[in-house]
Amino acid sequence: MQNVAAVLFDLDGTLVDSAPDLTTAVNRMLADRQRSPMPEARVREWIGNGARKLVARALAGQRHIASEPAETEDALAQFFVHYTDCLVDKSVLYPGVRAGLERLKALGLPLGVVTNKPGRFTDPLLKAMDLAEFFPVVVSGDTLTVRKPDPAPLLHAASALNVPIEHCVYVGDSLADRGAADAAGALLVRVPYGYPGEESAFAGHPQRLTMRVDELAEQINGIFAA
Ligand SMILES: O=C(O)COP(=O)(O)O
Ligand SMILES: [Mg+2]
Repeated sequence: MQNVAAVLFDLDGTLVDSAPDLTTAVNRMLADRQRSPMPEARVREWIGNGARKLVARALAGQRHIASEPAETEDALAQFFVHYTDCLVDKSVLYPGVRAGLERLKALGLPLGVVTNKPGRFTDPLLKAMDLAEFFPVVVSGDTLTVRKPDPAPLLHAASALNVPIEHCVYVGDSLADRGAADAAGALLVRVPYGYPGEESAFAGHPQRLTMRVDELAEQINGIFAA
């Protein structure tokens, strides 16, 4: 039986419920552009593929877009200004996150974050949530030239931690996480909350489901055997 060598985490929708602040920033950007605000429930469906995709989807008013609206670049600059202002107004850790990370750390497991969020937000958010100390490796949406579901960010994190990717557990909430874990060869553990993007995102996938990060910490030693 193989042992877990490291645990990698998605950020938005897995460790931090950031949707309320992302919604505020999206709606301030839309207001700048004389457009109507979007309800948080809609914005939740658009999170998971990075800030640029979020902004493009908000401009289009839908998740599936064939091509990016022409104004995306300008709107993204406005979104960056607003999200910087409201980054940690309402964002909170999901229940069990801190206790779970503490337990995993106590087991001696190296931990990392692999997120599609741009680095200019990832680092201050982790600091503000008092999580930075847990993660010697953080790969953001703009650390490399590609993002999840491309496997490269997960492979990069595993290599930075000096562990084989097949011995890594990746904990995530979305379709992009599923794609990245499968393509990289990491074991996907899914949380049932967060922003899956589409309800069918995990249909038919043999992922492990953990209700909370502190439960995962209890199960981690047997996870490859389960
Ligand atoms: O920026 C996003 O779209 C979401 O980031 P995540 O990869 O941490 O879920
Ligand atoms: Mg996520």
